[in-house]
Amino acid sequence: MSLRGAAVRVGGRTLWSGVGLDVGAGEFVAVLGPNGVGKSTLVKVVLGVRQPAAGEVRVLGAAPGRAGARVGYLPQRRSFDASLRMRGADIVRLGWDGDRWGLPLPLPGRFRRGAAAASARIAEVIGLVGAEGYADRPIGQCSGGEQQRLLIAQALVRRPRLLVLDEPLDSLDLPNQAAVAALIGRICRDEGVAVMMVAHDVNPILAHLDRVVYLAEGGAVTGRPGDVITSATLSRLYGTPIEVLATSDGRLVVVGQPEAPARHVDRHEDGGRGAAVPGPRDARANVPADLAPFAPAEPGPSGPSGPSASSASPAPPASPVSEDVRRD
Ligand SMILES: Nc1ncnc2c1ncn2[C@@H]1O[C@H](COP(=O)(O)OP(=O)(O)OP(=O)(O)O)[C@@H](O)[C@H]1O
Repeated sequence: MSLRGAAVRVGGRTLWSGVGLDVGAGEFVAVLGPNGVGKSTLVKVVLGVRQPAAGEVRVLGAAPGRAGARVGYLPQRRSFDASLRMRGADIVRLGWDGDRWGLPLPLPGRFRRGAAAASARIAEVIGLVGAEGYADRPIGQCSGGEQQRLLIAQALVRRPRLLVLDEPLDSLDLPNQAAVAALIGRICRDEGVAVMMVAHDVNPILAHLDRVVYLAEGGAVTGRPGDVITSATLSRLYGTPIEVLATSDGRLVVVGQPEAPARHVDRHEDGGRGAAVPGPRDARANVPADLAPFAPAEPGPSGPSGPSASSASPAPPASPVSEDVRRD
């Protein structure tokens, strides 16, 4: 994947510009920055659902949106309703054939072989993410970390060469963040999959990263984490004094990073509506309309609090302490 001088405009304003980035096979890149800066919009540009206002974007040798199943996508987190009866393995299967409609028919010979290949691949990715122990359990009864592993398996099932993950660690506890980060790092290295991950906290993935893209209103900095996440670089990017502190256990704490711009409105709102639990055929009902083609497995809202409560909340008041610090 490559971006050259890319810029994006939303609602008449430029979110970011001058973004240059290369992600090769087996490389792991994080997209960082405060709420509302345009991280998910960068994902949309890479998926081809939003056009850049300037610059060039290429994904797997073609314009964004042309790579089909060679791009795996995990949307921003939505948990499953506890009463949802679909098994974890069924959720993974939606990544294989969730975009097809109609009742399954009795299959003649050569199609049966295709079905056997699908089942074998589904079992393989379930093994890859270590979900064998709970893949037959209803997804609503799996823990947040287990659900996330199954969703990663779903995104991997069609053997993508690029995996795009929007805050996959959000709302997981620290041990699960570390475990899922390690899993993604392993998939990236062992399977040679390029990974672009949006993250609020770089620490769980720091050890696995090749590069980071730090977005700010108007601009961006790309480079190795040690070069970008520094007081000097981030202060320059945000035009305000920012301090990056390293704790004794190797974590980075960013102090003074600007918070959400006041005009940030949540664009995931559309995805959170609807009280009924749709069946597999309605799996995309709760995904923002513009990302629906990439997200076959969203079989239900998350209950009373709705999907991704943090992103649905109003922006917190400006604070001198970064998201990373407050979460801990
Ligand atoms: N379709 C749209 N129309 C108008 N504004 C939009 C649209 N989509 C996104 N925005 C705005 O663009 C900005 C960037 O949104 P985006 O979701 O990319 O930010 P983000 O960095 O991913 O935020 P968060 O960390 O909260 O998930 C926000 O201010 C958002 O309200």
